[in-house]
Amino acid sequence: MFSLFYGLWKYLFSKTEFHVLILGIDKSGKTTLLEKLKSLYSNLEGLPPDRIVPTVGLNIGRLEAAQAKLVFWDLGGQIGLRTIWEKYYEEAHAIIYVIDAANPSNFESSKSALEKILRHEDLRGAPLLILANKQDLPGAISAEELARYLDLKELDERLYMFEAISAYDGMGIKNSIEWLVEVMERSKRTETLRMRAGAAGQV
Ligand SMILES: Nc1nc2c(ncn2[C@@H]2O[C@H](COP(=O)(O)OP(=O)(O)OP(=O)(O)O)[C@@H](O)[C@H]2O)c(=O)[nH]1
Ligand SMILES: [Mg+2]
Repeated sequence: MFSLFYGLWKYLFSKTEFHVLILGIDKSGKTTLLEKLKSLYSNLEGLPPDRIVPTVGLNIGRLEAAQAKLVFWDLGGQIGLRTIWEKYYEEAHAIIYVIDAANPSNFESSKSALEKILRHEDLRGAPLLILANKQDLPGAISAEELARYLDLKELDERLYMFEAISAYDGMGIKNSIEWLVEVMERSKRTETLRMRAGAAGQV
């Protein structure tokens, strides 16, 4: 009996740990963003950009931000590595999709990789934060221009936001994370994942 009440108590009052998947094609700036998040939200000094190499495996960042526990999963974006992305979909509370806003020659492949993500059943209802990264570079397009360019059709029922950021100087990042935490806290998907974890005794 006690364990039943304890399980219920934990289910109701424990802080959810949100899993946030950082996706985007190679060189869009995912790992640089993750390292910037570490310096913004912890007392860890994130790796400086010149020490960051293309990702082949998985980088993990555990942080507390906007009064929430967040686990970021940063995966490699090279074309041959994108098949790994979907292994993480089921457990993700939300997606951050990073685009190099200063490199128009990559927009088309960024768009098609994102459309594929949006069509995937395992990500149904996952909130989506689309970041127009590298705003510190001249010629970077704004979040509004990027939204117009991408012209996404599959966003109907999804909570989403476009934001202009720079993973170098930190512009726009805190704003984006605050929005993400707020929508994850009220998304139906979070409720579904929480119930599933509760049923498996992992709350
Ligand atoms: N100017 C500028 N360069 C950036 C920014 N973010 C990342 N970069 C640069 O873009 C390049 C790619 O950055 P990464 O963080 O390795 O990109 P990634 O998306 O993790 O790449 P993969 O791991 O291969 O998928 C590096 O040279 C970074 O220094 C930014 O905000 N501004
Ligand atoms: Mg990387």
